[in-house]
Amino acid sequence: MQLKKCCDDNFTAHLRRVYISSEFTDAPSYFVKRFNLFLSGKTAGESKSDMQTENEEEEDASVEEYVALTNYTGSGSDQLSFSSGDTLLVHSKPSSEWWWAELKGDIGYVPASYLRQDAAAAAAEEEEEEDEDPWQDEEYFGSYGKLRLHLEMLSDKSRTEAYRQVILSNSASLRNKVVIDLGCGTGIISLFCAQLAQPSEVFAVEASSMAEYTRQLVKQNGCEAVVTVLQGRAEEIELPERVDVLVSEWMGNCLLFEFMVESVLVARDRWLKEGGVMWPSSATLTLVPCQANSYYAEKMAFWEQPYGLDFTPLQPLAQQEFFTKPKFSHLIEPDDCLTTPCDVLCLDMYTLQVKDLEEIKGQFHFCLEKSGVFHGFTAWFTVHFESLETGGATVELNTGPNSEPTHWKQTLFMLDRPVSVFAGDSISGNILLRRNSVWRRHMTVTLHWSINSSTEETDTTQVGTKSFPMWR
Ligand SMILES: C[S@@+](CC[C@H](N)C(=O)[O-])C[C@H]1O[C@@H](n2cnc3c(N)ncnc32)[C@H](O)[C@@H]1O
Repeated sequence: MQLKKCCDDNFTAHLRRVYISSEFTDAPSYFVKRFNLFLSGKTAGESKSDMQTENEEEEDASVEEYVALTNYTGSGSDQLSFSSGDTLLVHSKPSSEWWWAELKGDIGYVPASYLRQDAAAAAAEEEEEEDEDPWQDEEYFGSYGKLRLHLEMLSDKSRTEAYRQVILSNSASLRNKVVIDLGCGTGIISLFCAQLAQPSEVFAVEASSMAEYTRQLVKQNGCEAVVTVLQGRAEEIELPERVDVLVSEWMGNCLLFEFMVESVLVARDRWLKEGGVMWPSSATLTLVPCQANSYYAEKMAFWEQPYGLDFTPLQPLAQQEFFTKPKFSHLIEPDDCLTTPCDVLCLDMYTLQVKDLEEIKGQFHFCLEKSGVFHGFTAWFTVHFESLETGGATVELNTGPNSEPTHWKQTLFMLDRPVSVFAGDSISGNILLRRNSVWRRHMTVTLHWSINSSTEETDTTQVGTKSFPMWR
């Protein structure tokens, strides 16, 4: 339970990229003991006699059987390799992605996403999870009921000014239109509409308790004749009429995290008039292979010689602790991009369906423009707001390294091991965003890549794959 709570804390902490704590800080002593075992280099068999503690029975009871969904080749001596169909004994789950497991007497880390519980155990777990809200609305709307996230968003000038610009540059077309501002927060977009254009009505919908203050802000700014604040989940509220424009700021880390976009799509299908306008109108996710020298030095190379001592046995642990999940709030220097970025996903907000969100795939092919160290991939998003004015320009909110930094910054996906690459090499592959089937605001990003060397006489190809949970 402690671990679960810890994950939940991480979830809300990562909303809008605010990082708070490590997953391990709250680990129960059982897991800590298992970590010590790992560090001592003992196998499960050897450890058995050492572990004749008063807790032994309790520990044995917590060992769970899992079946491998697919083959896995462990990297390094601390990871187990296994084949599809193997039954593994999972001793502990120190993080949501890496578990400590046993197979035929060998023990090591295994990636959790490659395993499934046998049917009986899964049913028991499902029953346990049934009571929990897969949307985590209490934590989610709880965070938006406080000022911290709103302060962060409103302080983000690039973001907020982009919405202001959309309203201002379309003010003539917005005249006498009905607008829904979905997830209005403090009401900033609704207030822009009321003050910069002349819509007939703005429905400002907000599920969190912030809505009570938003009503005051609307009044305080003299906009109550136009803006009506409705407190409730967008999926459930009733409006007196359909709307001409649906505007929303729904984007999360790596575009989709939080999956607020689902609420937008549901509201679109319920309330947008035929031919109505969606703002944003489209969204793209962009990827680039990159260097991350200082992050690598800080988290991994550090262990090579701290205070003149060899701490390299800690590097596998560092890899699991720091590189398993993506690094939110990374600010990539344009110079660290190994080549020109590539758009890997493009969502059309008019045609996108809720069911499409379960699995979204994209492809990439990069030809490296410079030599360097390939540490990972950096991702960011851009959204576009179509113009309603004849000949009007599309407004763009770009969260990439060549634009003003936003509060989302960028998301870094570190490889387990850096690879030296050369100008002319190519990196191609695909990206898969798989939504968590239980925890609906979370997803796993899987990257497959192959590096083709241009410098070898015989063509060499290195392939890799890595899954990054965000956050479960
Ligand atoms: C990213 S914030 C944007 C707030 C505001 N529009 C702004 O730009 O500052 C998203 C807001 O949408 C609200 N929200 C998320 N999902 C919602 C839903 N299904 N129904 C109503 N409000 C929702 C959140 O509580 C949060 O205040």
